[in-house]
Amino acid sequence: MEPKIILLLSGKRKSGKDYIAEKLQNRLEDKAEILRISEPIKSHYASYLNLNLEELLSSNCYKETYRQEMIIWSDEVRKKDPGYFCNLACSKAVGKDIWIFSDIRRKTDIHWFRTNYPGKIKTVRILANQDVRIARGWVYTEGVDNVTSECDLDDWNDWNLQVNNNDEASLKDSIDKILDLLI
Ligand SMILES: Nc1ncnc2c1ncn2[C@@H]1O[C@H](COP(=O)(O)OP(=O)(O)OP(=O)(O)O)[C@@H](O)[C@H]1O
Repeated sequence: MEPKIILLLSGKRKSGKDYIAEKLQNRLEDKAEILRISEPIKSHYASYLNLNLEELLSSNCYKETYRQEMIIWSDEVRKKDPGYFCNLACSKAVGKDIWIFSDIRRKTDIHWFRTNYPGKIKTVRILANQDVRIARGWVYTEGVDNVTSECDLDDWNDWNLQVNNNDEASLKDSIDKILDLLI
């Protein structure tokens, strides 16, 4: 079934995209479902490498080796078809009214959603201070933090909303503002 609204969440690593997506889903109950573009990327990359997904994600080398290689591989796939992973991720939906994508990382992703679901897209950029992100476990990593997948939307200025997620108070305010956007 077609969704009524698709919420696209973006933000730097450890800004709290997944955390906020879960809080929103708790508030929206069975009206919403969380989807991730990274899911088909990981599962396809695992099959490309002949690994099962669990092996890929539990591998000790995953962070150091696979993650960077997966970014390069997925960029090659995107060059041929910019909507490839967006399309696959949408096909995983079970049919709730609101789809929450918690990992939007590229302008091409936003364009794809706007083209394929006109009038249904709301975009939100989640902001968190660097010291807060570090406290949540963020460590600057060459090949991850300085490449397109992490930086492409830094200069995007067409958000429906930009919200802060630094502490309890800003989180609460942000959740309320996002819910208002969905009504
Ligand atoms: N407002 C908050 N209060 C307490 N903990 C938080 C808050 N926001 C995020 N966190 C915690 O910070 C960590 C990072 O959050 P999360 O995984 O949601 O970030 P992310 O933006 O999805 O990161 P990545 O891009 O690396 O996947 C998690 O352990 C999460 O529980």
